Amino acid sequence: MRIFSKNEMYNIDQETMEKIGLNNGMLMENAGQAVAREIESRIKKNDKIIVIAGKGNNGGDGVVIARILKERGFSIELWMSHKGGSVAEDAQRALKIYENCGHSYKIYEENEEAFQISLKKSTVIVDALLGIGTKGKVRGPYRNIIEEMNEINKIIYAVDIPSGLNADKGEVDVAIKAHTTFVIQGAKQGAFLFPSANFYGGIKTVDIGIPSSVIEQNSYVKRRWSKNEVLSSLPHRDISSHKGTYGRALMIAGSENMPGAAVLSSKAASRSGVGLLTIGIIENIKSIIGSHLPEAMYNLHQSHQGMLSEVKDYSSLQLDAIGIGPGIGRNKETEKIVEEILKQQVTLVLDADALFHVKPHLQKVKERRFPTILTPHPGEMASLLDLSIKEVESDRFEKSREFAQTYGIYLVLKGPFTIVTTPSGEQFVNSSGNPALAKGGSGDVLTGMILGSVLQYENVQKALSNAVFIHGAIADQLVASTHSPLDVLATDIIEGISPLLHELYREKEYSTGY
Ligand SMILES: NC(=O)C1=CN([C@@H]2O[C@H](COP(=O)(O)OP(=O)(O)OC[C@H]3O[C@@H](n4cnc5c(N)ncnc54)[C@H](OP(=O)(O)O)[C@@H]3O)[C@@H](O)[C@H]2O)[C@@H](O)CC1
Ligand SMILES: Nc1ncnc2c1ncn2[C@@H]1O[C@H](COP(=O)(O)OP(=O)(O)O)[C@@H](O)[C@H]1O
Ligand SMILES: [K+]
Repeated sequence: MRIFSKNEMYNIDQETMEKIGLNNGMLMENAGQAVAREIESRIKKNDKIIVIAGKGNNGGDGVVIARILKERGFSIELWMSHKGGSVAEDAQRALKIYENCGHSYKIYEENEEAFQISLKKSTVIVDALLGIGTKGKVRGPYRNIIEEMNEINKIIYAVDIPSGLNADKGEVDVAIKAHTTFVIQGAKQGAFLFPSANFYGGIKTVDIGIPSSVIEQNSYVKRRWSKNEVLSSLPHRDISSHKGTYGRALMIAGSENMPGAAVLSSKAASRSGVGLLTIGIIENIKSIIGSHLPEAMYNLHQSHQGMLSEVKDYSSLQLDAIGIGPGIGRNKETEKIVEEILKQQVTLVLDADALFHVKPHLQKVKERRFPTILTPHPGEMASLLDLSIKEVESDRFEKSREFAQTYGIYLVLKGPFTIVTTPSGEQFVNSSGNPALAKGGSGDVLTGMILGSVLQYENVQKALSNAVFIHGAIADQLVASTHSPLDVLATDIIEGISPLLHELYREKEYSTGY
Protein backbone atom coordinates (compact mmCIF):
# COMPACT_ATOMS: atom_id res chain seq x y z
CA MET A 1 0.00 0.00 0.00
CA ARG A 2 1.38 3.40 -1.02
CA ILE A 3 1.05 6.36 1.34
CA PHE A 4 0.79 9.98 0.19
CA SER A 5 0.79 13.45 1.64
CA LYS A 6 -1.95 15.83 0.61
CA ASN A 7 0.40 17.89 -1.59
CA GLU A 8 1.74 14.81 -3.30
CA MET A 9 -1.82 13.73 -4.07
CA TYR A 10 -2.72 17.12 -5.52
CA ASN A 11 0.48 17.17 -7.61
CA ILE A 12 -0.25 13.67 -8.88
CA ASP A 13 -3.77 14.76 -9.73
CA GLN A 14 -2.52 17.85 -11.53
CA GLU A 15 0.07 16.04 -13.61
CA THR A 16 -2.38 13.28 -14.51
CA MET A 17 -4.62 15.96 -15.93
CA GLU A 18 -1.96 18.06 -17.64
CA LYS A 19 0.48 15.47 -18.97
CA ILE A 20 -1.63 12.35 -19.30
CA GLY A 21 -4.90 13.95 -20.29
CA LEU A 22 -7.17 12.21 -17.80
CA ASN A 23 -9.29 15.06 -16.46
CA ASN A 24 -10.62 15.43 -12.92
CA GLY A 25 -14.10 14.32 -13.98
CA MET A 26 -12.69 11.07 -15.35
CA LEU A 27 -10.73 10.47 -12.17
CA MET A 28 -13.82 11.20 -10.11
CA GLU A 29 -15.80 8.72 -12.18
CA ASN A 30 -13.05 6.10 -11.72
CA ALA A 31 -12.91 6.78 -7.98
CA GLY A 32 -16.69 6.54 -7.58
CA GLN A 33 -16.87 3.37 -9.69
CA ALA A 34 -14.05 1.72 -7.77
CA VAL A 35 -15.45 2.57 -4.33
CA ALA A 36 -18.98 1.55 -5.42
CA ARG A 37 -17.64 -1.90 -6.40
CA GLU A 38 -16.04 -2.30 -2.97
CA ILE A 39 -19.20 -1.19 -1.17
CA GLU A 40 -21.37 -3.43 -3.35
CA SER A 41 -19.48 -6.49 -2.15
CA ARG A 42 -20.24 -5.52 1.46
CA ILE A 43 -23.96 -4.63 1.30
CA LYS A 44 -27.23 -6.47 0.73
CA LYS A 45 -30.23 -5.60 -1.39
CA ASN A 46 -32.38 -4.96 1.70
CA ASP A 47 -29.88 -2.47 3.19
CA LYS A 48 -31.02 1.13 3.42
CA ILE A 49 -28.06 3.17 2.34
CA ILE A 50 -27.47 6.89 2.74
CA VAL A 51 -24.75 8.61 0.76
CA ILE A 52 -23.93 12.01 2.21
CA ALA A 53 -21.88 14.22 -0.10
CA GLY A 54 -20.08 17.50 0.60
CA LYS A 55 -19.53 20.36 -1.80
CA GLY A 56 -15.96 19.49 -2.87
CA ASN A 57 -14.61 16.69 -5.05
CA ASN A 58 -14.95 14.16 -2.25
CA GLY A 59 -18.67 14.88 -2.48
CA GLY A 60 -18.40 14.33 -6.24
CA ASP A 61 -17.05 10.83 -5.61
CA GLY A 62 -20.07 10.27 -3.37
CA VAL A 63 -22.47 11.33 -6.10
CA VAL A 64 -20.91 8.83 -8.53
CA ILE A 65 -21.13 6.10 -5.88
CA ALA A 66 -24.82 6.87 -5.30
CA ARG A 67 -25.54 6.66 -9.04
CA ILE A 68 -23.70 3.37 -9.57
CA LEU A 69 -25.29 1.66 -6.59
CA LYS A 70 -28.76 2.92 -7.55
CA GLU A 71 -28.28 1.55 -11.06
CA ARG A 72 -27.37 -1.81 -9.53
CA GLY A 73 -30.69 -1.89 -7.70
CA PHE A 74 -29.71 -0.88 -4.17
CA SER A 75 -31.86 1.34 -1.98
CA ILE A 76 -29.90 4.60 -1.96
CA GLU A 77 -30.73 8.06 -0.66
CA LEU A 78 -28.33 10.77 -1.76
CA TRP A 79 -27.98 13.80 0.50
CA MET A 80 -25.96 16.85 -0.49
CA SER A 81 -24.64 18.96 2.38
CA HIS A 82 -25.08 22.23 0.46
CA LYS A 83 -27.24 23.79 -2.24
CA GLY A 84 -26.19 23.36 -5.89
CA GLY A 85 -24.47 26.71 -6.53
CA SER A 86 -21.71 26.25 -3.98
CA VAL A 87 -20.78 22.75 -5.14
CA ALA A 88 -17.40 22.26 -6.95
CA GLU A 89 -17.54 22.17 -10.74
CA ASP A 90 -16.83 18.48 -11.31
CA ALA A 91 -19.11 17.47 -8.46
CA GLN A 92 -21.85 19.55 -10.08
CA ARG A 93 -21.26 17.71 -13.34
CA ALA A 94 -21.50 14.38 -11.50
CA LEU A 95 -24.75 15.58 -9.97
CA LYS A 96 -26.10 16.53 -13.42
CA ILE A 97 -25.31 13.03 -14.75
CA TYR A 98 -27.00 11.59 -11.67
CA GLU A 99 -30.13 13.66 -12.38
CA ASN A 100 -30.02 12.84 -16.10
CA CYS A 101 -30.36 9.19 -15.06
CA GLY A 102 -33.66 10.12 -13.44
CA HIS A 103 -32.50 10.13 -9.82
CA SER A 104 -33.25 12.73 -7.18
CA TYR A 105 -31.44 13.92 -4.09
CA LYS A 106 -32.06 15.98 -0.96
CA ILE A 107 -30.19 18.86 0.58
CA TYR A 108 -29.21 18.81 4.25
CA GLU A 109 -29.25 22.60 4.67
CA GLU A 110 -32.98 22.63 3.86
CA ASN A 111 -34.07 19.42 5.62
CA GLU A 112 -32.08 18.85 8.78
CA GLU A 113 -34.86 16.98 10.57
CA ALA A 114 -35.66 14.77 7.60
CA PHE A 115 -31.97 13.90 7.42
CA GLN A 116 -31.99 12.74 11.03
CA ILE A 117 -35.03 10.55 10.38
CA SER A 118 -33.36 9.04 7.31
CA LEU A 119 -30.21 8.41 9.29
CA LYS A 120 -32.21 6.50 11.91
CA LYS A 121 -33.83 4.31 9.25
CA SER A 122 -30.59 3.62 7.42
CA THR A 123 -28.44 0.53 7.87
CA VAL A 124 -25.33 1.77 6.03
CA ILE A 125 -23.91 5.28 5.57
CA VAL A 126 -21.42 6.34 2.91
CA ASP A 127 -19.39 9.33 4.06
CA ALA A 128 -18.32 11.56 1.14
CA LEU A 129 -18.49 14.87 2.98
CA LEU A 130 -14.86 15.95 3.14
CA GLY A 131 -11.66 14.49 1.72
CA ILE A 132 -8.09 15.69 1.50
CA GLY A 133 -9.20 19.29 0.98
CA THR A 134 -10.10 19.72 4.66
CA LYS A 135 -8.27 22.59 6.32
CA GLY A 136 -8.40 23.61 9.96
CA LYS A 137 -11.37 23.16 12.25
CA VAL A 138 -14.52 21.71 10.75
CA ARG A 139 -16.99 24.47 9.81
CA GLY A 140 -20.59 24.93 8.74
CA PRO A 141 -23.10 22.12 8.51
CA TYR A 142 -20.32 19.53 8.37
CA ARG A 143 -19.73 19.60 12.11
CA ASN A 144 -23.38 18.80 12.87
CA ILE A 145 -23.62 16.16 10.17
CA ILE A 146 -20.49 14.40 11.42
CA GLU A 147 -21.70 14.41 15.00
CA GLU A 148 -25.15 13.13 14.01
CA MET A 149 -23.62 10.35 11.89
CA ASN A 150 -21.34 9.20 14.70
CA GLU A 151 -24.13 9.25 17.27
CA ILE A 152 -26.38 7.03 15.21
CA ASN A 153 -23.89 4.18 15.47
CA LYS A 154 -24.37 2.58 12.04
CA ILE A 155 -21.82 1.08 9.65
CA ILE A 156 -20.04 4.00 7.97
CA TYR A 157 -17.95 3.54 4.82
CA ALA A 158 -15.72 6.58 4.32
CA VAL A 159 -14.48 7.74 0.94
CA ASP A 160 -10.74 8.53 0.88
CA ILE A 161 -10.64 9.92 4.44
CA PRO A 162 -13.08 9.83 7.36
CA SER A 163 -14.56 13.32 7.00
CA GLY A 164 -13.09 15.95 9.28
CA LEU A 165 -9.59 14.49 9.48
CA ASN A 166 -6.51 16.22 8.16
CA ALA A 167 -4.78 14.19 5.43
CA ASP A 168 -1.27 14.89 6.73
CA LYS A 169 -1.50 15.39 10.47
CA GLY A 170 -2.59 13.31 13.42
CA GLU A 171 -4.63 15.90 15.32
CA VAL A 172 -8.40 15.53 15.31
CA ASP A 173 -11.09 18.17 15.79
CA VAL A 174 -14.26 16.28 14.95
CA ALA A 175 -14.33 13.35 12.52
CA ILE A 176 -16.33 10.42 11.23
CA LYS A 177 -15.65 7.17 13.01
CA ALA A 178 -15.52 4.85 10.01
CA HIS A 179 -16.00 1.10 9.82
CA THR A 180 -13.87 0.98 6.67
CA THR A 181 -12.17 3.70 4.64
CA PHE A 182 -11.70 3.26 0.90
CA VAL A 183 -8.57 5.23 0.22
CA ILE A 184 -8.07 6.57 -3.29
CA GLN A 185 -4.86 5.33 -4.94
CA GLY A 186 -3.18 5.05 -1.56
CA ALA A 187 -3.59 5.96 2.10
CA LYS A 188 -2.88 9.49 3.26
CA GLN A 189 -0.28 10.00 6.00
CA GLY A 190 -2.85 10.70 8.71
CA ALA A 191 -3.96 7.07 8.55
CA PHE A 192 -0.73 6.19 10.39
CA LEU A 193 -0.68 9.03 12.91
CA PHE A 194 -2.53 9.31 16.20
CA PRO A 195 -5.21 10.00 17.17
CA SER A 196 -6.47 10.23 13.57
CA ALA A 197 -5.56 6.57 12.85
CA ASN A 198 -8.27 5.56 15.34
CA PHE A 199 -10.97 6.91 13.00
CA TYR A 200 -10.19 4.93 9.84
CA GLY A 201 -11.40 1.45 10.72
CA GLY A 202 -10.18 -1.01 8.09
CA ILE A 203 -8.29 0.50 5.14
CA LYS A 204 -8.81 -0.66 1.58
CA THR A 205 -7.05 0.95 -1.38
CA VAL A 206 -8.93 1.56 -4.61
CA ASP A 207 -7.03 2.08 -7.85
CA ILE A 208 -8.35 4.91 -10.01
CA GLY A 209 -5.92 4.37 -12.86
CA ILE A 210 -3.27 6.99 -12.17
CA PRO A 211 -0.16 5.96 -14.14
CA SER A 212 2.71 4.75 -11.96
CA SER A 213 5.17 7.09 -13.74
CA VAL A 214 3.15 10.06 -12.47
CA ILE A 215 3.13 8.63 -8.96
CA GLU A 216 6.88 8.01 -8.97
CA GLN A 217 7.70 11.49 -10.22
CA ASN A 218 5.49 13.33 -7.76
CA SER A 219 5.87 11.54 -4.48
CA TYR A 220 8.40 10.11 -2.10
CA VAL A 221 8.32 6.37 -1.71
CA LYS A 222 6.14 5.75 1.36
CA ARG A 223 4.81 2.25 1.83
CA ARG A 224 3.35 -0.02 4.42
CA TRP A 225 5.68 -2.89 5.33
CA SER A 226 3.70 -6.06 5.92
CA LYS A 227 4.21 -9.80 6.08
CA ASN A 228 4.38 -10.16 2.28
CA GLU A 229 7.30 -7.75 2.09
CA VAL A 230 9.00 -9.62 4.94
CA LEU A 231 8.54 -12.99 3.26
CA SER A 232 9.92 -11.78 -0.02
CA SER A 233 13.00 -10.24 1.57
CA LEU A 234 14.04 -12.71 4.30
CA PRO A 235 17.71 -13.52 3.75
CA HIS A 236 18.79 -16.90 2.45
CA ARG A 237 21.71 -18.70 4.13
CA ASP A 238 24.06 -20.15 1.58
CA ILE A 239 25.12 -23.73 2.25
CA SER A 240 28.80 -22.80 2.02
CA SER A 241 28.58 -19.94 4.50
CA HIS A 242 30.34 -19.77 7.87
CA LYS A 243 30.04 -17.63 10.97
CA GLY A 244 32.20 -14.89 9.48
CA THR A 245 29.70 -14.54 6.64
CA TYR A 246 27.10 -13.30 9.09
CA GLY A 247 29.11 -10.63 10.67
CA ARG A 248 31.02 -9.66 13.76
CA ALA A 249 29.08 -7.37 15.98
CA LEU A 250 29.76 -5.52 19.19
CA MET A 251 26.97 -4.47 21.50
CA ILE A 252 27.92 -1.81 24.04
CA ALA A 253 25.15 -1.74 26.59
CA GLY A 254 24.31 -1.83 30.29
CA SER A 255 25.78 -0.25 33.37
CA GLU A 256 25.64 -0.89 37.10
CA ASN A 257 22.10 0.45 37.38
CA MET A 258 20.89 -1.09 34.15
CA PRO A 259 22.58 -4.45 33.60
CA GLY A 260 19.42 -5.92 32.08
CA ALA A 261 19.65 -3.67 29.02
CA ALA A 262 22.87 -5.48 28.05
CA VAL A 263 21.24 -8.89 28.46
CA LEU A 264 18.16 -7.95 26.44
CA SER A 265 19.93 -6.26 23.56
CA SER A 266 22.72 -8.85 23.26
CA LYS A 267 20.46 -11.84 23.47
CA ALA A 268 18.13 -10.37 20.88
CA ALA A 269 21.12 -9.71 18.59
CA SER A 270 22.28 -13.33 18.91
CA ARG A 271 18.83 -14.62 18.10
CA SER A 272 18.72 -12.43 15.00
CA GLY A 273 21.54 -14.04 13.09
CA VAL A 274 24.83 -12.43 14.15
CA GLY A 275 27.79 -14.68 13.36
CA LEU A 276 29.97 -13.55 16.24
CA LEU A 277 28.78 -11.31 19.02
CA THR A 278 30.96 -9.46 21.49
CA ILE A 279 29.36 -7.69 24.41
CA GLY A 280 31.07 -4.52 25.59
CA ILE A 281 30.29 -4.02 29.26
CA ILE A 282 31.79 -2.88 32.51
CA GLU A 283 33.27 -5.78 34.43
CA ASN A 284 31.12 -5.85 37.54
CA ILE A 285 27.96 -6.74 35.63
CA LYS A 286 29.53 -9.68 33.78
CA SER A 287 28.31 -12.15 36.40
CA ILE A 288 24.72 -11.06 35.77
CA ILE A 289 25.00 -11.29 32.02
CA GLY A 290 27.27 -14.27 31.44
CA SER A 291 24.77 -16.91 32.54
CA HIS A 292 22.21 -15.55 30.09
CA LEU A 293 24.37 -15.73 27.02
CA PRO A 294 27.18 -18.28 27.12
CA GLU A 295 27.54 -18.03 23.33
CA ALA A 296 28.84 -14.46 23.41
CA MET A 297 32.37 -13.12 23.81
CA TYR A 298 33.11 -10.26 26.15
CA ASN A 299 34.98 -7.04 25.97
CA LEU A 300 35.30 -6.23 29.63
CA HIS A 301 36.41 -3.00 31.26
CA GLN A 302 36.59 -1.96 34.85
CA SER A 303 34.84 1.28 34.01
CA HIS A 304 33.59 3.27 31.07
CA GLN A 305 36.84 5.22 31.39
CA GLY A 306 38.71 2.00 30.61
CA MET A 307 36.37 1.22 27.76
CA LEU A 308 37.07 4.60 26.23
CA SER A 309 40.77 3.92 25.82
CA GLU A 310 40.04 0.73 23.92
CA VAL A 311 37.28 2.10 21.73
CA LYS A 312 39.95 4.03 19.92
CA ASP A 313 41.35 0.78 18.57
CA TYR A 314 38.79 -1.87 17.87
CA SER A 315 40.60 -3.12 14.78
CA SER A 316 41.52 -6.44 16.42
CA LEU A 317 37.85 -7.30 16.75
CA GLN A 318 37.38 -6.96 12.95
CA LEU A 319 33.92 -5.66 13.50
CA ASP A 320 31.21 -5.23 10.89
CA ALA A 321 28.72 -3.43 13.11
CA ILE A 322 28.42 -1.83 16.53
CA GLY A 323 25.27 -1.29 18.56
CA ILE A 324 25.48 1.19 21.41
CA GLY A 325 23.24 2.80 23.93
CA PRO A 326 20.78 0.66 25.90
CA GLY A 327 21.42 1.28 29.58
CA ILE A 328 24.94 2.73 29.22
CA GLY A 329 24.00 5.78 31.28
CA ARG A 330 24.64 9.43 30.67
CA ASN A 331 27.98 10.73 31.83
CA LYS A 332 31.11 12.29 30.38
CA GLU A 333 32.75 8.92 29.70
CA THR A 334 29.78 7.44 27.89
CA GLU A 335 29.48 10.59 25.81
CA LYS A 336 33.14 10.30 24.82
CA ILE A 337 32.65 6.64 23.96
CA VAL A 338 29.78 7.57 21.65
CA GLU A 339 31.89 10.27 20.07
CA GLU A 340 34.70 7.78 19.43
CA ILE A 341 32.33 5.14 18.13
CA LEU A 342 31.14 7.57 15.45
CA LYS A 343 34.64 7.40 13.96
CA GLN A 344 34.50 3.62 13.50
CA GLN A 345 34.23 2.54 9.87
CA VAL A 346 31.41 0.07 10.45
CA THR A 347 27.63 0.08 10.50
CA LEU A 348 26.38 1.75 13.69
CA VAL A 349 23.13 1.35 15.60
CA LEU A 350 22.55 4.12 18.14
CA ASP A 351 19.76 3.86 20.71
CA ALA A 352 18.69 5.16 24.11
CA ASP A 353 21.55 6.92 25.98
CA ALA A 354 23.65 6.96 22.81
CA LEU A 355 20.91 9.08 21.20
CA PHE A 356 21.17 11.50 24.08
CA HIS A 357 24.93 11.75 23.63
CA VAL A 358 24.92 11.98 19.85
CA LYS A 359 22.94 15.21 19.74
CA PRO A 360 25.96 17.56 19.94
CA HIS A 361 27.82 15.42 17.39
CA LEU A 362 25.30 15.20 14.58
CA GLN A 363 27.68 16.93 12.19
CA LYS A 364 30.08 14.02 12.68
CA VAL A 365 27.24 11.62 11.97
CA LYS A 366 26.69 13.43 8.69
CA GLU A 367 30.32 12.95 7.72
CA ARG A 368 30.24 9.17 8.29
CA ARG A 369 30.63 6.96 5.23
CA PHE A 370 29.13 3.81 6.73
CA PRO A 371 25.45 3.29 7.56
CA THR A 372 24.33 5.00 10.76
CA ILE A 373 21.03 3.88 12.23
CA LEU A 374 19.22 5.88 14.92
CA THR A 375 16.27 4.26 16.71
CA PRO A 376 14.52 6.96 18.78
CA HIS A 377 11.16 6.70 20.47
CA PRO A 378 9.05 9.85 20.10
CA GLY A 379 10.54 11.41 23.26
CA GLU A 380 14.09 10.89 22.03
CA MET A 381 13.16 12.19 18.58
CA ALA A 382 11.62 15.29 20.14
CA SER A 383 14.75 15.97 22.11
CA LEU A 384 16.99 15.47 19.03
CA LEU A 385 14.87 18.00 17.16
CA ASP A 386 14.24 20.41 20.05
CA LEU A 387 10.50 19.98 19.58
CA SER A 388 7.69 18.78 21.80
CA ILE A 389 6.60 15.15 21.54
CA LYS A 390 3.25 16.40 20.26
CA GLU A 391 4.93 18.26 17.41
CA VAL A 392 6.84 15.13 16.43
CA GLU A 393 3.90 12.78 16.74
CA SER A 394 1.55 14.90 14.70
CA ASP A 395 4.03 15.08 11.84
CA ARG A 396 6.08 11.88 12.04
CA PHE A 397 6.59 11.46 8.29
CA GLU A 398 7.99 14.92 7.52
CA LYS A 399 9.96 15.21 10.75
CA SER A 400 11.67 11.85 10.18
CA ARG A 401 12.37 12.48 6.54
CA GLU A 402 13.93 15.88 7.13
CA PHE A 403 16.14 14.49 9.86
CA ALA A 404 17.22 11.38 7.94
CA GLN A 405 18.03 13.38 4.82
CA THR A 406 19.83 16.16 6.67
CA TYR A 407 22.21 13.78 8.43
CA GLY A 408 22.30 10.97 5.85
CA ILE A 409 21.09 8.37 8.33
CA TYR A 410 18.62 5.53 8.61
CA LEU A 411 16.00 6.52 11.13
CA VAL A 412 13.70 4.14 12.97
CA LEU A 413 11.06 6.33 14.61
CA LYS A 414 9.39 3.95 17.04
CA GLY A 415 5.82 3.78 18.26
CA PRO A 416 2.65 2.31 16.85
CA PHE A 417 3.33 2.37 13.06
CA THR A 418 7.10 2.62 13.43
CA ILE A 419 8.53 4.45 10.41
CA VAL A 420 11.83 3.41 8.87
CA THR A 421 13.33 6.25 6.79
CA THR A 422 16.35 5.84 4.52
CA PRO A 423 19.01 8.54 3.95
CA SER A 424 17.33 9.33 0.62
CA GLY A 425 13.95 9.84 2.30
CA GLU A 426 12.11 6.64 1.38
CA GLN A 427 9.76 5.58 4.17
CA PHE A 428 8.33 2.24 5.25
CA VAL A 429 5.60 2.02 7.86
CA ASN A 430 5.43 -1.06 10.02
CA SER A 431 2.16 -2.92 10.23
CA SER A 432 2.70 -5.17 13.26
CA GLY A 433 2.79 -4.61 17.03
CA ASN A 434 0.43 -3.67 19.80
CA PRO A 435 0.46 -1.86 23.17
CA ALA A 436 1.83 -4.98 24.91
CA LEU A 437 5.18 -3.60 23.69
CA ALA A 438 4.74 -0.40 25.66
CA LYS A 439 6.94 -1.68 28.45
CA GLY A 440 10.50 -1.04 29.61
CA GLY A 441 13.00 -3.19 27.76
CA SER A 442 11.15 -3.80 24.53
CA GLY A 443 13.18 -1.05 22.84
CA ASP A 444 16.41 -2.71 24.02
CA VAL A 445 15.28 -5.93 22.40
CA LEU A 446 14.56 -4.11 19.15
CA THR A 447 18.05 -2.56 19.16
CA GLY A 448 19.57 -6.03 19.46
CA MET A 449 17.33 -7.40 16.73
CA ILE A 450 18.32 -4.54 14.46
CA LEU A 451 22.03 -5.05 15.12
CA GLY A 452 21.65 -8.74 14.31
CA SER A 453 19.49 -8.07 11.30
CA VAL A 454 21.67 -5.48 9.51
CA LEU A 455 24.43 -8.03 9.16
CA GLN A 456 22.14 -10.50 7.39
CA TYR A 457 20.98 -8.27 4.55
CA GLU A 458 22.62 -6.37 1.74
CA ASN A 459 19.85 -3.79 1.94
CA VAL A 460 19.83 -1.90 5.25
CA GLN A 461 16.20 -0.74 4.95
CA LYS A 462 14.94 -4.30 4.47
CA ALA A 463 16.97 -5.40 7.50
CA LEU A 464 15.45 -2.62 9.61
CA SER A 465 11.89 -3.02 8.41
CA ASN A 466 12.01 -6.78 8.87
CA ALA A 467 13.44 -6.51 12.40
CA VAL A 468 10.75 -4.00 13.34
CA PHE A 469 8.02 -6.15 11.79
CA ILE A 470 9.21 -9.32 13.52
CA HIS A 471 9.50 -7.54 16.90
CA GLY A 472 5.88 -6.36 16.59
CA ALA A 473 4.57 -9.62 15.15
CA ILE A 474 5.95 -11.56 18.12
CA ALA A 475 3.94 -9.34 20.47
CA ASP A 476 0.88 -9.82 18.26
CA GLN A 477 1.25 -13.59 18.38
CA LEU A 478 1.78 -13.66 22.13
CA VAL A 479 -1.36 -11.61 22.72
CA ALA A 480 -3.31 -13.78 20.27
CA SER A 481 -2.20 -17.05 21.90
CA THR A 482 -0.87 -17.23 25.44
CA HIS A 483 -0.52 -13.69 26.81
CA SER A 484 -2.59 -10.59 27.43
CA PRO A 485 -1.66 -7.00 26.53
CA LEU A 486 -0.56 -6.53 30.16
CA ASP A 487 1.94 -9.25 30.83
CA VAL A 488 4.28 -9.50 27.84
CA LEU A 489 7.87 -8.98 28.98
CA ALA A 490 10.82 -7.98 26.86
CA THR A 491 12.29 -11.43 27.55
CA ASP A 492 9.11 -13.00 26.13
CA ILE A 493 9.77 -11.12 22.89
CA ILE A 494 13.26 -12.59 22.74
CA GLU A 495 11.86 -16.07 23.36
CA GLY A 496 9.40 -15.43 20.55
CA ILE A 497 12.06 -14.66 17.93
CA SER A 498 12.81 -18.30 17.11
CA PRO A 499 9.20 -19.53 16.77
CA LEU A 500 8.31 -16.55 14.60
CA LEU A 501 11.38 -16.82 12.37
CA HIS A 502 10.70 -20.54 12.08
CA GLU A 503 7.16 -19.87 10.94
CA LEU A 504 8.20 -17.14 8.49
CA TYR A 505 10.91 -19.31 6.93
CA ARG A 506 8.49 -22.20 6.55
CA GLU A 507 6.00 -19.94 4.89
CA LYS A 508 8.67 -18.51 2.62
CA GLU A 509 9.79 -22.01 1.67
CA TYR A 510 6.21 -22.94 0.90
CA SER A 511 5.59 -19.89 -1.25
CA THR A 512 8.92 -19.62 -3.08
CA GLY A 513 10.19 -23.18 -3.14
CA TYR A 514 13.40 -22.58 -1.22
N1 LIG B 1 -6.31 12.18 -7.57
C1 LIG B 1 -7.12 12.49 -6.58
O1 LIG B 1 -6.63 12.77 -5.51
C2 LIG B 1 -8.56 12.51 -6.76
C3 LIG B 1 -9.35 12.91 -5.68
N2 LIG B 1 -10.67 12.86 -5.69
C4 LIG B 1 -11.44 13.22 -4.52
O2 LIG B 1 -11.34 14.59 -4.27
C5 LIG B 1 -11.09 14.82 -2.89
C6 LIG B 1 -10.45 16.13 -2.70
O3 LIG B 1 -11.34 17.06 -3.18
P1 LIG B 1 -11.23 18.62 -2.88
O4 LIG B 1 -9.85 19.05 -3.13
O5 LIG B 1 -12.29 19.29 -3.65
O6 LIG B 1 -11.47 18.69 -1.35
P2 LIG B 1 -12.63 18.10 -0.40
O7 LIG B 1 -11.95 17.17 0.52
O8 LIG B 1 -13.77 17.57 -1.15
O9 LIG B 1 -13.02 19.35 0.45
C7 LIG B 1 -13.08 20.63 -0.10
C8 LIG B 1 -14.34 21.30 0.36
O10 LIG B 1 -14.40 21.26 1.76
C9 LIG B 1 -14.45 22.58 2.29
N3 LIG B 1 -13.67 22.63 3.50
C10 LIG B 1 -12.33 22.52 3.65
N4 LIG B 1 -11.99 22.54 4.93
C11 LIG B 1 -13.13 22.66 5.63
C12 LIG B 1 -13.43 22.75 7.00
N5 LIG B 1 -12.48 22.70 7.92
N6 LIG B 1 -14.72 22.87 7.37
C13 LIG B 1 -15.68 22.90 6.46
N7 LIG B 1 -15.46 22.84 5.14
C14 LIG B 1 -14.21 22.72 4.72
C15 LIG B 1 -13.94 23.48 1.21
O11 LIG B 1 -14.60 24.69 1.36
P3 LIG B 1 -13.82 26.09 1.13
O12 LIG B 1 -12.61 26.01 2.02
O13 LIG B 1 -13.46 26.07 -0.32
O14 LIG B 1 -14.81 27.06 1.52
C16 LIG B 1 -14.36 22.73 -0.05
O15 LIG B 1 -15.69 23.04 -0.38
C17 LIG B 1 -10.28 13.62 -2.49
O16 LIG B 1 -10.29 13.41 -1.12
C18 LIG B 1 -10.97 12.52 -3.26
O17 LIG B 1 -12.11 12.06 -2.55
C19 LIG B 1 -11.34 12.24 -6.86
O18 LIG B 1 -12.58 12.77 -7.03
C20 LIG B 1 -10.57 12.41 -8.12
C21 LIG B 1 -9.13 12.09 -8.03
N1 LIG C 1 1.21 0.96 21.42
C1 LIG C 1 2.20 0.36 20.74
N2 LIG C 1 1.94 -0.33 19.61
C2 LIG C 1 2.94 -0.92 18.93
N3 LIG C 1 4.23 -0.89 19.30
C3 LIG C 1 4.55 -0.22 20.39
C4 LIG C 1 3.56 0.45 21.18
N4 LIG C 1 4.18 1.05 22.21
C5 LIG C 1 5.49 0.76 22.11
N5 LIG C 1 5.73 0.01 21.02
C6 LIG C 1 7.04 -0.49 20.55
O1 LIG C 1 7.80 -0.91 21.67
C7 LIG C 1 9.15 -0.47 21.57
C8 LIG C 1 9.43 0.45 22.76
O2 LIG C 1 10.68 1.03 22.64
P1 LIG C 1 11.26 2.07 23.71
O3 LIG C 1 10.26 3.15 23.92
O4 LIG C 1 12.62 2.42 23.28
O5 LIG C 1 11.27 1.15 25.00
P2 LIG C 1 12.34 0.97 26.15
O6 LIG C 1 13.27 2.13 26.09
O7 LIG C 1 11.52 0.95 27.38
O8 LIG C 1 12.99 -0.32 25.89
C9 LIG C 1 9.29 0.19 20.22
O9 LIG C 1 9.69 -0.76 19.28
C10 LIG C 1 7.86 0.64 19.93
O10 LIG C 1 7.60 0.74 18.55
K1 LIG D 1 -14.89 11.40 3.33
